[in-house]
Amino acid sequence: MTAVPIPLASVKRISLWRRYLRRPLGVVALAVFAVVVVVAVLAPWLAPFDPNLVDFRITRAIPGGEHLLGGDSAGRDILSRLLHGARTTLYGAVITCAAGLLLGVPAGVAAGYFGGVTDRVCSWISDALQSVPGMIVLLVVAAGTGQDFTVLMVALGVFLAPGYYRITRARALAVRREPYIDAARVAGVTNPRILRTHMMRAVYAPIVVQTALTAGIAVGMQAGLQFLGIGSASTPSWGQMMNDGFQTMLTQPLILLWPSIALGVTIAALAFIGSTLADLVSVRSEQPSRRSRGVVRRELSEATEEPSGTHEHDASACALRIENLRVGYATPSGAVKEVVRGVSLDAAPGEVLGIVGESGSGKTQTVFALLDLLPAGGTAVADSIRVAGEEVSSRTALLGRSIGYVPQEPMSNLDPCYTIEHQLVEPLRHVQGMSKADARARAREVLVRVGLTDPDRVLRSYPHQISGGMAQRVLIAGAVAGRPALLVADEPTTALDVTVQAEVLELLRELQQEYGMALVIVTHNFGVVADICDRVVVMRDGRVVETGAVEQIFQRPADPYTAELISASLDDTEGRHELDELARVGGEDETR
Ligand SMILES: Nc1ncnc2c1ncn2[C@@H]1O[C@H](COP(=O)(O)OP(=O)(O)OP(=O)(O)O)[C@@H](O)[C@H]1O
Repeated sequence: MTAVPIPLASVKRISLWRRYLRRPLGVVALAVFAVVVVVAVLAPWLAPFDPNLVDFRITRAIPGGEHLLGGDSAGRDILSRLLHGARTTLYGAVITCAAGLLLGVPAGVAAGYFGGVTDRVCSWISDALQSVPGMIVLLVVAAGTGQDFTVLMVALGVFLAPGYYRITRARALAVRREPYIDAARVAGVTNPRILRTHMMRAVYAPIVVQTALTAGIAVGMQAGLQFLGIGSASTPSWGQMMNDGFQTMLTQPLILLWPSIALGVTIAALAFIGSTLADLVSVRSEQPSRRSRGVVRRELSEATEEPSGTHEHDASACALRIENLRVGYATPSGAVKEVVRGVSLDAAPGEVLGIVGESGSGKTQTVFALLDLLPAGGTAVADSIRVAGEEVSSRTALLGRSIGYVPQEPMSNLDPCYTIEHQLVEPLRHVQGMSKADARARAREVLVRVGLTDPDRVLRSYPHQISGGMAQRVLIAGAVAGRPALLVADEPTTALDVTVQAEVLELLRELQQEYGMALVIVTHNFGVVADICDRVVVMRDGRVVETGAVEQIFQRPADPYTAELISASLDDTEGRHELDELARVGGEDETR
């Protein structure tokens, strides 16, 4: 099989229904439940006898003849009562779920969206409902309403509403913080409309899952109540039948067996439907199966597309050498989406290699594969990856030793719960095996080296107490503290303001020269390439378009795409030297 790269646009969104049908367990559960529904609907026509017809000749009769499942202790046909019992069971489950939905979902959405008093009041009611012993209240309701089955099922729904409330509130809270909700409000969209459109849409999937699970709980609890004798004696139900069977369990176990099977199978079917739906709508985080990872790996390994990119240096002399790297993800349709398609590159010690390309060209996936940091579902294969001249199968063990990494978002890469000291010292102690005092001294030394003038205060600080620029310096300090042979920086200046960007780039260049490291810097900006890189790899659609020395790429780009990127990057913005020049000229003008 050949791994064919699938353009994003061609990766179809597959409906929930079609994805559901690919789950064998879910399909079996759904088929079983469908049978229960059909039986419930057609019970009056399917049942061979009136479920309440008493014929003493078949009292506790064994299965056979006209009475396929025999007779119960009151002389009624068990099969007919079982079929009509399905009707009662489903009716009760529908009423319960409807009551839970109508109470829990609007309250959950409103609490999550509006917060404040609404949230406090709704949460208080939900907590109160959960702390009340539901079964006792249901018995009281049954006594007070003359055992009206519908009222009882509504009351059960009220007790199950907190399940809906919690799940919708959590989802609404998460969605409420999304920028598109703020954007909608700023655009003048009214709250009711936001609730109806954005919020309801966001909570829809968890509600479907919750309904399947609630229906299972409702069926079980309903049977429990009927088993206790609650409900009209003239309405056949599985719980009632179980009660009857329980009395004669030792002499006629089959009377108990039939309703138990019906109940068990229905509850199991609902549980499996809920569980399958939960997987599909990612209410639970879905981990790629070993099988799908194996399929991706096989497809990537069998890809026939020629590798792209070149090597400049001798393999044993390289700080980094990647040969034919491929990264792929399994898509819901089962096809493999290849996002890095045969990338080859290298960097010598002391060299700065820029990986440049437009958004989505595969730059980050390339370095994530190198760092063993691919997100769940991502699989990488390569003919060879060498770090500091050595072939490596897993790079994780090299992180902090031979490989340092400077990420894109400084703030989100520092743990807000720990001081900077803890976050710098702990890796040095565990990775480099330093004593606490040595690790602290080294951390202090690198903080000074990266330009932080008050290292003791920085060490004592928590991430929120320092600026973004300082946080990036801290991360650079952490990355170089172990004196790695290779420093990988993924868009290290994107999250910083313009003045700090230039300083950080200069710092990286200085450190790279001082420690003799290879620096691989990912950027979409040719200005950054011009500033600090020696060589550049241009990527597009997961492949290397061209590789070359910076001067050569700038002066004679071999590929029109590179020329386009350069002009797009440099057209509207002044380079650092131009900015310096402008500032100098401006200063001179002012002096005059
Ligand atoms: N977790 C993922 N699952 C599936 N595809 C992914 C995943 N992460 C990234 N991709 C895809 O991989 C491709 C390359 O992404 P990558 O992040 O490497 O781009 P990039 O060149 O670094 O762009 P940017 O500068 O915008 O980050 C994109 O098409 C992206 O949609």
